[in-house]
Amino acid sequence: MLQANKLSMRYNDTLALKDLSFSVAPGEIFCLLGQNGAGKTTTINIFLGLLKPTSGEALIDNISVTKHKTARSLIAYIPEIVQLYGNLSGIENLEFFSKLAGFSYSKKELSGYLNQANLQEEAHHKKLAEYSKGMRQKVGIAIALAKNATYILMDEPTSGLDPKASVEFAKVCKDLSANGVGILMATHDIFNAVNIGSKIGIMREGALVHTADTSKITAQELQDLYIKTI
Ligand SMILES: Nc1ncnc2c1ncn2[C@@H]1O[C@H](COP(=O)(O)OP(=O)(O)OP(=O)(O)O)[C@@H](O)[C@H]1O
Repeated sequence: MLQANKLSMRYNDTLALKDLSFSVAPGEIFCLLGQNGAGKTTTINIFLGLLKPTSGEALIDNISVTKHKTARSLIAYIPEIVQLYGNLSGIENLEFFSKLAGFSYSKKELSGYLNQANLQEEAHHKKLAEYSKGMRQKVGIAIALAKNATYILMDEPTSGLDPKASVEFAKVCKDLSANGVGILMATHDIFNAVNIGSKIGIMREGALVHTADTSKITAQELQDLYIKTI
Protein backbone atom coordinates (compact mmCIF):
# COMPACT_ATOMS: atom_id res chain seq x y z
CA MET A 1 0.00 0.00 0.00
CA LEU A 2 1.16 3.56 -0.77
CA GLN A 3 0.12 5.81 2.09
CA ALA A 4 0.32 9.57 2.44
CA ASN A 5 -0.15 10.31 6.13
CA LYS A 6 -0.86 13.97 6.84
CA LEU A 7 1.81 15.18 4.41
CA SER A 8 2.65 18.86 4.58
CA MET A 9 5.30 20.54 2.48
CA ARG A 10 6.52 24.09 2.76
CA TYR A 11 8.83 25.76 0.23
CA ASN A 12 9.86 29.06 1.85
CA ASP A 13 6.60 31.06 1.82
CA THR A 14 4.53 28.51 -0.08
CA LEU A 15 2.60 25.82 1.73
CA ALA A 16 2.44 23.35 -1.18
CA LEU A 17 0.81 20.45 0.73
CA LYS A 18 -1.55 20.72 3.67
CA ASP A 19 -2.22 17.59 5.71
CA LEU A 20 -2.57 15.40 2.65
CA SER A 21 -3.71 11.83 3.36
CA PHE A 22 -4.67 9.04 0.95
CA SER A 23 -3.77 5.45 0.18
CA VAL A 24 -3.29 3.39 -2.95
CA ALA A 25 -3.63 -0.38 -2.62
CA PRO A 26 -1.96 -2.90 -4.96
CA GLY A 27 -4.17 -3.16 -8.06
CA GLU A 28 -5.66 0.30 -7.58
CA ILE A 29 -5.17 3.22 -9.97
CA PHE A 30 -5.44 6.48 -8.05
CA CYS A 31 -5.52 9.59 -10.25
CA LEU A 32 -4.67 12.88 -8.56
CA LEU A 33 -6.40 15.66 -10.47
CA GLY A 34 -5.69 19.33 -9.92
CA GLN A 35 -4.80 22.63 -11.49
CA ASN A 36 -1.23 23.87 -11.96
CA GLY A 37 0.31 24.37 -8.55
CA ALA A 38 -2.19 22.14 -6.68
CA GLY A 39 0.67 20.04 -5.30
CA LYS A 40 0.57 16.89 -7.45
CA THR A 41 4.25 16.83 -8.46
CA THR A 42 5.33 17.65 -4.92
CA THR A 43 3.37 14.60 -3.72
CA ILE A 44 4.97 12.34 -6.34
CA ASN A 45 8.44 13.69 -5.55
CA ILE A 46 7.98 12.93 -1.85
CA PHE A 47 7.12 9.29 -2.69
CA LEU A 48 10.17 9.15 -4.98
CA GLY A 49 12.32 10.28 -2.06
CA LEU A 50 13.39 13.44 -3.92
CA LEU A 51 11.76 15.75 -1.36
CA LYS A 52 11.48 15.44 2.40
CA PRO A 53 8.06 16.51 3.69
CA THR A 54 7.94 19.29 6.28
CA SER A 55 5.68 17.04 8.34
CA GLY A 56 3.82 13.79 7.91
CA GLU A 57 5.00 10.58 6.30
CA ALA A 58 4.96 8.79 2.96
CA LEU A 59 4.88 5.02 3.41
CA ILE A 60 5.42 2.27 0.86
CA ASP A 61 4.25 -1.07 2.22
CA ASN A 62 4.56 0.44 5.71
CA ILE A 63 8.17 1.54 5.13
CA SER A 64 8.84 5.27 5.47
CA VAL A 65 10.34 6.61 2.24
CA THR A 66 12.35 9.26 4.04
CA LYS A 67 13.78 6.92 6.66
CA HIS A 68 14.55 3.84 4.54
CA LYS A 69 15.89 4.03 1.00
CA THR A 70 14.92 0.36 0.49
CA ALA A 71 11.29 1.47 0.11
CA ARG A 72 12.24 3.00 -3.24
CA SER A 73 13.10 -0.40 -4.71
CA LEU A 74 9.36 -1.17 -4.70
CA ILE A 75 8.50 1.71 -7.02
CA ALA A 76 9.08 2.82 -10.59
CA TYR A 77 8.49 6.24 -12.09
CA ILE A 78 7.06 7.30 -15.45
CA PRO A 79 7.53 11.04 -16.03
CA GLU A 80 5.77 13.10 -18.70
CA ILE A 81 8.67 12.43 -21.08
CA VAL A 82 10.53 9.21 -20.39
CA GLN A 83 14.26 9.96 -20.62
CA LEU A 84 16.08 7.25 -22.55
CA TYR A 85 19.18 6.99 -24.72
CA GLY A 86 18.38 8.07 -28.28
CA ASN A 87 21.25 6.14 -29.85
CA LEU A 88 20.21 2.84 -28.24
CA SER A 89 17.26 0.70 -29.33
CA GLY A 90 14.21 0.06 -27.15
CA ILE A 91 15.51 -3.33 -26.09
CA GLU A 92 19.03 -1.93 -25.39
CA ASN A 93 17.56 0.85 -23.23
CA LEU A 94 15.51 -1.71 -21.33
CA GLU A 95 18.60 -3.89 -20.84
CA PHE A 96 20.67 -0.91 -19.65
CA PHE A 97 18.09 0.37 -17.14
CA SER A 98 17.19 -3.06 -15.79
CA LYS A 99 20.91 -3.81 -15.25
CA LEU A 100 21.20 -0.51 -13.42
CA ALA A 101 18.41 -1.71 -11.12
CA GLY A 102 20.31 -4.98 -10.54
CA PHE A 103 18.42 -7.29 -12.94
CA SER A 104 19.95 -9.33 -15.73
CA TYR A 105 17.61 -10.69 -18.41
CA SER A 106 17.96 -12.64 -21.65
CA LYS A 107 16.97 -10.96 -24.94
CA LYS A 108 13.85 -13.15 -24.94
CA GLU A 109 12.82 -11.94 -21.48
CA LEU A 110 13.50 -8.30 -22.42
CA SER A 111 11.36 -8.70 -25.54
CA GLY A 112 8.66 -10.24 -23.35
CA TYR A 113 8.56 -7.10 -21.17
CA LEU A 114 8.35 -4.84 -24.23
CA ASN A 115 5.49 -6.98 -25.57
CA GLN A 116 3.72 -6.80 -22.22
CA ALA A 117 4.04 -3.00 -22.41
CA ASN A 118 2.38 -3.26 -25.85
CA LEU A 119 5.36 -2.02 -27.90
CA GLN A 120 5.07 -3.50 -31.38
CA GLU A 121 7.69 -6.17 -32.13
CA GLU A 122 9.24 -4.36 -35.13
CA ALA A 123 10.10 -1.35 -32.91
CA HIS A 124 12.13 -3.32 -30.34
CA HIS A 125 15.38 -2.94 -32.31
CA LYS A 126 14.82 0.59 -33.65
CA LYS A 127 16.80 3.48 -32.19
CA LEU A 128 14.93 5.51 -29.56
CA ALA A 129 15.53 8.65 -31.59
CA GLU A 130 12.87 7.28 -33.99
CA TYR A 131 10.28 6.63 -31.26
CA SER A 132 7.09 8.64 -30.63
CA LYS A 133 6.26 9.84 -27.12
CA GLY A 134 3.79 6.96 -26.68
CA MET A 135 6.45 4.43 -27.69
CA ARG A 136 8.93 5.93 -25.18
CA GLN A 137 6.32 5.54 -22.48
CA LYS A 138 5.91 1.89 -23.35
CA VAL A 139 9.66 1.41 -22.82
CA GLY A 140 9.22 3.23 -19.48
CA ILE A 141 6.47 0.76 -18.55
CA ALA A 142 8.64 -2.18 -19.66
CA ILE A 143 11.43 -0.88 -17.38
CA ALA A 144 8.95 -0.72 -14.49
CA LEU A 145 7.87 -4.31 -15.24
CA ALA A 146 11.49 -5.50 -15.46
CA LYS A 147 12.20 -3.89 -12.07
CA ASN A 148 9.28 -5.88 -10.62
CA ALA A 149 7.87 -2.63 -9.26
CA THR A 150 4.88 -3.13 -6.99
CA TYR A 151 3.85 0.49 -7.48
CA ILE A 152 4.27 2.88 -10.41
CA LEU A 153 4.19 6.65 -9.97
CA MET A 154 3.29 8.66 -13.06
CA ASP A 155 3.36 12.42 -13.60
CA GLU A 156 1.19 13.69 -16.49
CA PRO A 157 1.77 10.50 -18.49
CA THR A 158 -1.00 11.15 -21.04
CA SER A 159 -0.24 14.76 -21.90
CA GLY A 160 0.64 15.09 -25.56
CA LEU A 161 -0.46 11.55 -26.47
CA ASP A 162 -2.78 11.23 -29.46
CA PRO A 163 -6.16 9.50 -28.85
CA LYS A 164 -4.95 6.10 -30.08
CA ALA A 165 -1.84 6.25 -27.88
CA SER A 166 -4.00 7.34 -24.91
CA VAL A 167 -6.33 4.37 -25.39
CA GLU A 168 -3.34 2.01 -25.61
CA PHE A 169 -1.80 3.61 -22.53
CA ALA A 170 -5.07 3.15 -20.59
CA LYS A 171 -5.13 -0.52 -21.57
CA VAL A 172 -1.56 -1.10 -20.39
CA CYS A 173 -2.36 0.61 -17.05
CA LYS A 174 -5.45 -1.57 -16.60
CA ASP A 175 -3.42 -4.72 -17.40
CA LEU A 176 -0.83 -3.65 -14.82
CA SER A 177 -3.49 -3.10 -12.19
CA ALA A 178 -5.10 -6.46 -13.01
CA ASN A 179 -1.66 -7.96 -12.22
CA GLY A 180 -1.67 -6.30 -8.81
CA VAL A 181 0.43 -3.20 -9.56
CA GLY A 182 -0.73 -0.05 -7.74
CA ILE A 183 -0.56 3.18 -9.75
CA LEU A 184 -0.46 6.76 -8.49
CA MET A 185 -0.97 9.14 -11.41
CA ALA A 186 -0.86 12.93 -11.35
CA THR A 187 -2.83 14.47 -14.19
CA HIS A 188 -4.83 17.44 -15.50
CA ASP A 189 -6.67 15.20 -17.89
CA ILE A 190 -10.18 14.47 -16.58
CA PHE A 191 -11.10 12.25 -19.52
CA ASN A 192 -8.12 9.95 -18.99
CA ALA A 193 -8.49 10.04 -15.21
CA VAL A 194 -12.06 8.76 -15.36
CA ASN A 195 -11.15 6.29 -18.07
CA ILE A 196 -8.05 4.86 -16.41
CA GLY A 197 -8.50 5.46 -12.67
CA SER A 198 -10.25 3.25 -10.16
CA LYS A 199 -10.19 6.17 -7.71
CA ILE A 200 -9.93 9.91 -8.30
CA GLY A 201 -8.65 12.53 -5.89
CA ILE A 202 -9.20 16.20 -6.60
CA MET A 203 -6.53 18.50 -5.13
CA ARG A 204 -6.75 22.22 -4.59
CA GLU A 205 -4.04 24.36 -3.03
CA GLY A 206 -2.23 21.41 -1.51
CA ALA A 207 -5.28 19.71 -0.01
CA LEU A 208 -7.33 16.75 -1.17
CA VAL A 209 -10.84 18.17 -1.41
CA HIS A 210 -12.73 15.23 -2.97
CA THR A 211 -12.15 11.56 -3.59
CA ALA A 212 -14.43 9.46 -5.79
CA ASP A 213 -14.66 5.87 -6.89
CA THR A 214 -14.86 5.86 -10.72
CA SER A 215 -17.33 2.95 -10.68
CA LYS A 216 -19.75 5.25 -8.81
CA ILE A 217 -19.34 8.49 -10.78
CA THR A 218 -19.87 9.30 -14.46
CA ALA A 219 -17.39 11.31 -16.52
CA GLN A 220 -19.90 14.19 -16.62
CA GLU A 221 -20.40 14.15 -12.83
CA LEU A 222 -16.64 14.14 -12.31
CA GLN A 223 -16.20 17.02 -14.73
CA ASP A 224 -18.93 19.04 -12.95
CA LEU A 225 -17.36 18.29 -9.55
CA TYR A 226 -13.89 19.24 -10.81
CA ILE A 227 -15.02 22.53 -12.34
CA LYS A 228 -16.92 23.40 -9.14
CA THR A 229 -13.94 22.50 -6.96
CA ILE A 230 -11.01 24.22 -8.67
N1 LIG B 1 11.16 24.08 -5.69
C1 LIG B 1 10.16 24.87 -5.35
N2 LIG B 1 10.38 26.03 -4.70
C2 LIG B 1 9.36 26.86 -4.34
N3 LIG B 1 8.06 26.60 -4.61
C3 LIG B 1 7.77 25.46 -5.27
C4 LIG B 1 8.80 24.54 -5.68
N4 LIG B 1 8.22 23.49 -6.31
C5 LIG B 1 6.88 23.74 -6.29
N5 LIG B 1 6.62 24.92 -5.67
C6 LIG B 1 5.28 25.49 -5.42
O1 LIG B 1 4.52 24.51 -4.73
C7 LIG B 1 3.17 24.50 -5.19
C8 LIG B 1 2.82 23.11 -5.71
O2 LIG B 1 3.59 22.84 -6.89
P1 LIG B 1 3.53 21.44 -7.66
O3 LIG B 1 4.55 21.49 -8.74
O4 LIG B 1 3.60 20.33 -6.69
O5 LIG B 1 2.05 21.49 -8.29
P2 LIG B 1 1.40 20.61 -9.46
O6 LIG B 1 0.01 20.31 -9.04
O7 LIG B 1 2.27 19.47 -9.79
O8 LIG B 1 1.40 21.63 -10.67
P3 LIG B 1 1.62 21.34 -12.24
O9 LIG B 1 0.36 20.73 -12.70
O10 LIG B 1 1.85 22.70 -12.81
O11 LIG B 1 2.81 20.44 -12.39
C9 LIG B 1 3.10 25.60 -6.25
O12 LIG B 1 2.62 26.77 -5.62
C10 LIG B 1 4.53 25.75 -6.70
O13 LIG B 1 4.77 27.08 -7.16
